[in-house]
Amino acid sequence: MRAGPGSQAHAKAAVLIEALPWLERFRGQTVVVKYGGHAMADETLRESFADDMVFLLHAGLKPVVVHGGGPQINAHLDRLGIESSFTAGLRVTTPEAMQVVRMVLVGQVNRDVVGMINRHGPFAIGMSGEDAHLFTAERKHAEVDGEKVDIGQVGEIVKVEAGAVRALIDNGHIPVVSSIARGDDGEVYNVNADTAAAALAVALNAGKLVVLTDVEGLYAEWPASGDTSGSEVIRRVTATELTKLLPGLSSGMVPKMEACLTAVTGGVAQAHVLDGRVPHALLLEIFTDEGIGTMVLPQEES
Ligand SMILES: Nc1ncnc2c1ncn2[C@@H]1O[C@H](COP(=O)(O)OP(=O)(O)O)[C@@H](O)[C@H]1O
Ligand SMILES: CC(=O)N[C@@H](CCC(=O)OP(=O)(O)O)C(=O)O
Repeated sequence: MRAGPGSQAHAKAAVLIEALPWLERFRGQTVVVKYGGHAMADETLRESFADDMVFLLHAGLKPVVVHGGGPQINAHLDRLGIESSFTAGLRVTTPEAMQVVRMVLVGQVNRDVVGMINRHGPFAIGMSGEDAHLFTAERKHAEVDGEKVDIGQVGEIVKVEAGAVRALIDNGHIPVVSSIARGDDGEVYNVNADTAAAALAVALNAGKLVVLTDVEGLYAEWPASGDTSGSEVIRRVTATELTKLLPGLSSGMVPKMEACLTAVTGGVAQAHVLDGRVPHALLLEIFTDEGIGTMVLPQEES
């Protein structure tokens, strides 16, 4: 038998009604979304990300964006002929590189994300983590083989003053935050965007932290070749299990999984790593029964 228009309408209604318990559960809750530089690669995906943020707002959730922009910073450094390297997943940030990081994140990527969202209306307001003392950081050192290594103006967030972000949320806005911090020492610091998103999620007492990246989630085995065909995505993991897994993880996933752990141990009910290459990944995760990607929970749900 051929599926007629009636069955199509039925399927659409089924999708909408499947969202009801999730709308009831998350209405009024803050959702902090880390939007990674790799997830921004494609124009259509950027549009669908912006659609999702506005959808969440209209559905009664309180979305907040913390964005990265690693690939965009790399491109600009290359154009200027400034060398840049990573140690333990963090950019070694010289004063010269810091100027570029701040310019690209605050002046370019932040503006692009705000502009995309605001095609729908006057919703997004951009800010740097320096604004209103949102993020205060201290100089961070990397650890390589048990030794402390200087990585320049990289910051570790020691204080979050989220009042300005809360005021924007209460006003019905979508705050869009760059991962730059100020220091009490007068310095400006480069903070990994996953880490910044987790710190903000904890400070806002968010219901969810969602990290959008360019892989399906956390693979149980990450092959050096990058061929993931034989590897399974870990669907759910508790804070205790993740603590055991962390030492065995490799570079890109380390700050992401540490961020998820910080979030759930800091009171956020769930943290997720999702594939930002899937259109509307956020809506699929929040409003469907299956969910997607990797979910981190404080403890096993009863
Ligand atoms: N176990 C793992 N599972 C999935 N991805 C992994 C794993 N280990 C390392 N990775 C790498 O981490 C990358 C994501 O981190 P990153 O490149 O910093 O992304 P983003 O720009 O989204 O922050 C993936 O593209 C993948 O290459
Ligand atoms: C200290 C440090 O490494 N900062 C990052 C900040 C941007 C970022 O985290 O961007 P993604 O989320 O796209 O990777 C950097 O300079 O690349």
